[in-house]
Amino acid sequence: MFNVNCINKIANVGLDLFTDNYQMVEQFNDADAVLVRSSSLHELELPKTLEAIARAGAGVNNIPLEKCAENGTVVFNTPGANANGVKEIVIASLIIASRDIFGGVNWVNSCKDDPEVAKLVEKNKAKFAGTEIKGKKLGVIGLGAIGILVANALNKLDMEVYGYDPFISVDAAWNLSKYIKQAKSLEEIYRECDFITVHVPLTDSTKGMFNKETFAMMKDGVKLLNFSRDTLVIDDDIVEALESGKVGRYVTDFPNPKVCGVNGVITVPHLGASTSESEDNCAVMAVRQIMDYLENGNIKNSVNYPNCDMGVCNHVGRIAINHRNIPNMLSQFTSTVARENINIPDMINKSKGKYAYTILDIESPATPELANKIKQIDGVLKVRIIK
Ligand SMILES: NC(=O)c1ccc[n+]([C@@H]2O[C@H](COP(=O)([O-])OP(=O)(O)OC[C@H]3O[C@@H](n4cnc5c(N)ncnc54)[C@H](O)[C@@H]3O)[C@@H](O)[C@H]2O)c1
Ligand SMILES: O=C(O)CC[C@@H](O)C(=O)O
Repeated sequence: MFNVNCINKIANVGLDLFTDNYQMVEQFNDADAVLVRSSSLHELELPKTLEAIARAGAGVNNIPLEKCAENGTVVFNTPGANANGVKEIVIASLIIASRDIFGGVNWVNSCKDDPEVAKLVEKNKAKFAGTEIKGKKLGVIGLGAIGILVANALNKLDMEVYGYDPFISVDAAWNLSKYIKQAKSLEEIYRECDFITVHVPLTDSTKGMFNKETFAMMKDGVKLLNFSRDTLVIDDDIVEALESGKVGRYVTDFPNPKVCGVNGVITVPHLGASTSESEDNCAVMAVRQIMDYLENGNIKNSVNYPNCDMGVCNHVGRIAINHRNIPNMLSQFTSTVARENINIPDMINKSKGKYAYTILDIESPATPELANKIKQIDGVLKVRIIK
């Protein structure tokens, strides 16, 4: 029986996939696997028994990835599962950044008791007029699951789209419309674009990427959309840029006390992925990945361990080992098994950065004694008997 703890609300269509071999538990410390959305796990102690964390979403800055890897806890996310939800809110945001729709709606509501409201509207509507997005230049920074959908969709709405992503994957490049202009640098995006939308993960290198210096390089009145993460933007600098008119509008999915209520800021309560479709997609992908890991030892879409897939075990036993990516690990595993006079008919070993993962299929049932012997090898972080 596996114990699963949900830290945030996870869509039922995903939870319903768990079989009778799983039970939901209230306590994080009792869980073999944890499902989470945006709650921060950085301050939590990780129990050694915690096998997996699945982030039902894309961003993993709320999870201590290295601490988890050291604990032998595999962290998954759900790439692309909520990308369409974000794409659609970005399209809406470009339009609400171009016309004062919110200002107009709020003003009309304030006139609701006036019997002359229809006449008032015609007299005052010019105050809320704006521009169209057609023909304007849009810079898309980060061409992953979301950036690609955004770039292609806005190109179809007749925007001139520039894309920038020095690390673009081959798959992503195949999916990008040929009409998207490839920006060679961020400076090119800043210099050319009327609208900029950012779709990069929050990392040490992207934190604060929108600041005084970068705003200075942008066109006057540029409109910035941030559906990625709050601290990509330096709050004091965006407020100053809005006050000076350098930035015309800032639409952000991440309200905080510094930007809420500031003229020119449109704050959205982290709604990018809050559609039933995105929530369902993320939940299903997260649960399937956890089940495959717990039941078969397979890893798909992990952000701190390598992908590793041996399918369902057709041999008598299977052992899964989380370990450091250092020399001589594999030969120590195989010789430990050989000393027990057990054959290894199949195996896989993959690495990702400082960490590696090995699955050994063996011709005897895996025993706690054998697992303990492997655990003694220097560099081993966790050993699991799958079968
Ligand atoms: N608002 C929301 O509800 C919501 C929903 C989903 C994702 N997000 C955020 O959006 C981010 C992107 O999501 P995704 O699904 O597109 O992820 P993704 O991993 O598919 O794409 C990220 C892209 O950013 C690129 N990149 C990384 N560093 C870069 C840099 N310095 N300059 C340019 N490009 C860079 C990568 O190469 C990759 O192609 C997530 O990390 C998350 O923070 C927010
Ligand atoms: O779970 C959510 O609502 C937000 C998810 C989003 O920020 C993500 O990074 O995928």
